[in-house]
Amino acid sequence: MSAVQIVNGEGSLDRSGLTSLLESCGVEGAGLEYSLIAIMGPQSSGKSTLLNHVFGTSFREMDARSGRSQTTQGIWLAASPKLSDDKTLVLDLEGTDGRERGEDDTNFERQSALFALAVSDVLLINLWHHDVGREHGSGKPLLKTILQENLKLFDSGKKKTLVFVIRDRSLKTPLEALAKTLREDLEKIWNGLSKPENEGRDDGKAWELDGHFDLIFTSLPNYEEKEEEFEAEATLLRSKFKKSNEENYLPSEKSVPGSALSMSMDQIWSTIKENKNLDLPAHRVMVATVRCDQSILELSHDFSENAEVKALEDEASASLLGDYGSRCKGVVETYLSRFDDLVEFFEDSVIASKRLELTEKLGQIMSGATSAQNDFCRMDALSFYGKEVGALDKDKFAERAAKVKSESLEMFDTSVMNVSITDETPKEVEDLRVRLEGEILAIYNARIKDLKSLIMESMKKVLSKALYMPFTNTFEDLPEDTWGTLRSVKTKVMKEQCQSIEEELGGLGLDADNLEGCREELTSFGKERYTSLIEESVKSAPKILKDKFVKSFCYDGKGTPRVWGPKVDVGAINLDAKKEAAKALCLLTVSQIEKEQKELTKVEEALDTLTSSEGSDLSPVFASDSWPGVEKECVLLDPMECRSVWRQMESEVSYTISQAVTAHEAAKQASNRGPPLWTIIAMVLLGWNEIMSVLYNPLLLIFLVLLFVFGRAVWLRIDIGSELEKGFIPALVSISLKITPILIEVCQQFAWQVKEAIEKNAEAGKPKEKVATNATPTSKKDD
Ligand SMILES: Nc1nc2c(ncn2[C@@H]2O[C@H](COP(=O)(O)OP(=O)(O)OP(=O)(O)O)[C@@H](O)[C@H]2O)c(=O)[nH]1
Repeated sequence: MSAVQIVNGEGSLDRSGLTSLLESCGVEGAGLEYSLIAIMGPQSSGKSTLLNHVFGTSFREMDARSGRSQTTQGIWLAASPKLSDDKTLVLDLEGTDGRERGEDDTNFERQSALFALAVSDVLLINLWHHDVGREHGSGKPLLKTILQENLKLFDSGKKKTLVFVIRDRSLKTPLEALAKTLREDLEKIWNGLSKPENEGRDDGKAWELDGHFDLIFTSLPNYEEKEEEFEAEATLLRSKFKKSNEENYLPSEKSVPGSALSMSMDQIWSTIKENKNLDLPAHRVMVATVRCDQSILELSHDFSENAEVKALEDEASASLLGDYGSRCKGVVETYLSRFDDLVEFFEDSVIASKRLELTEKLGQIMSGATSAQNDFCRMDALSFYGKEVGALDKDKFAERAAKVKSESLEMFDTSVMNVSITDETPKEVEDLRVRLEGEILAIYNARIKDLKSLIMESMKKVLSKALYMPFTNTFEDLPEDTWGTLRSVKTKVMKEQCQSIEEELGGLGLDADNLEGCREELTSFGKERYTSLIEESVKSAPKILKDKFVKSFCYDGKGTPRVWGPKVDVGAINLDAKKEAAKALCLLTVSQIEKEQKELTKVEEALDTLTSSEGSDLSPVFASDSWPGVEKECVLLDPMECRSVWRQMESEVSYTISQAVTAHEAAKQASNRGPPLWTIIAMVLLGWNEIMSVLYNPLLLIFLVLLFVFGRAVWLRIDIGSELEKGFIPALVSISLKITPILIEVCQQFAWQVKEAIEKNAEAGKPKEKVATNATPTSKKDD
């Protein structure tokens, strides 16, 4: 495997050449199981020769026959064929002190030294035996460069292994002496260097050479003269780079995995070229970050294309899946373990944070499906709440609704936990919970509103019913204490209903203000209701007045229908009836439902004037629209309306009055009717013999007298005069219907009176004839 020039003479790094070499030698996929050895030394000091013999590489060596000129330009990298199992990379650097760059151009030398110190596990320093200890040879400037450049590296926490390979060993000077001289030179150079001010000076030992370097010294014989010996010792040196040789294994633990090595070397070289300090810990973090970011990008792209993920997304958007969370977690875990494999050898701190980033990213890819699932959880919980609360009645409603609410929220919490792929509660879920609580509250309020209005409606019905009958009945009867009765009914009913509010609405958990509002609503409804009942009754004032009038006019004090006989005073009865109607009108004129009106005398007086038949007596109040001394809001009928009602009543009862007057006149005429005088004279002259025979026959006389009394009683009972006022045919029909019961009744009465008279006479010892004559006036009196 040939070597690759990764940095050319001009200082440009070939990233692609570097990457392809790492891939071809297997370091790319070796994780941390590889090592990187670099070599520095003066130009033409046999570096390439040494590397080729120790590692089996094929770096170009100088051909001595063409003169000692520069062979290696820039920085070369090769994989060791002899240590292929250990994945060993070898870095051959351009020789120092070369005449090609000139004496003053040490820039590349310093840059390549820093690069070698930064990337290699072991730095070989190739020195001629005769340069050791010399003040003006090529060794000391090289050592100074190495030690000085190492100070530019931030403390990586690891010592750098420096292996000094002393070439062309001389038997005269043992290695120990050379090593001692070299160490002294190194100490001298190290102590002479100015160290960074802020770091590690506390204990005074922090800047000791051994604290920063592991120094190893070795020597080799002259290659040209003792090639076999050189070969043997080169093989021995190789063994120090074999992992199997645990005790003497030199390469230290890597911090950058092979997969990120090309990127790492590229970044380090760029930093060096920009002449910046190399912060290796930060660099490792940066490399790890870049690598993790790459992995996240690749994995998340792959995840979004994954068929299982797509299927899960489709299912999740259709309905709530019981195993969404576990399935989602399963796929995510697979990708996280792939991530772990990809970034296994990078900085743990970076991996931990990037792992979370990947989890979040995968979660974001699933966010649509997860959101849909969370929303299904919300809808399920809400629907449960709506159903349960909808079935609750007023009894302990608030208490039971609170229980249902906590069950619903618990249901939501459990189901979203099953959906979640992380242990933390996402903000989205918190927001959904807040939304759910808001929706639950809205349902609760709506249900409370429904229940409240149902209860209120029912209470209003009860209140309305409780007011209706007492009010309508009282207005029908219109007793003198109408308003007192109505006030006590109103107060009692309203009090009872208002008291039942707490019992009816108590279960809803309403606050005091709300309950007070309901009480006010019910009170206001009650007021409206009894006000409308009063108004409705007042609307039928003409009928009430007519009824009052008719009741007084057509019936006597005992409720018996009046008989308009000849002696009856129709005018007086009419006036009394009107007074009754006027009294009723007075009760309907002013409302006293809230309080008793004391000053109604003027109203009564004014209404009294309506009863007079003379229009001139009418009170002047009827020309105005208000009653004197009465609050306007209490007026049910103003004077004009009263007059109108009165007129209406008068017109409606006028027929009844005229009927009564007609009947009365007819009765009067009937009572005055008698037989003409000539008929009486003719009867006396023509019936003289019959009269005398009757007078001389006492039995016949008694019979005739009794017959007369009986006939008269029947006549009066039938009241033929009144019947005839209806017309001949109706009178005939009416008499035919009444005659039989009247005959029976008169017979019974007659018999009873005869019996009574006999008993009295028996007691008094009087003659029977006198009893019979006494029966006639009694019968007349009854009729
Ligand atoms: N005296 C002596 N000469 C050596 C030794 N090893 C190699 N050489 C010779 O030194 C010359 C330079 O050898 P290289 O291996 O090319 O030296 P280099 O350090 O890689 O040269 P540059 O890459 O140009 O810096 C060659 O002619 C080698 O034969 C050695 O151990 N002793």
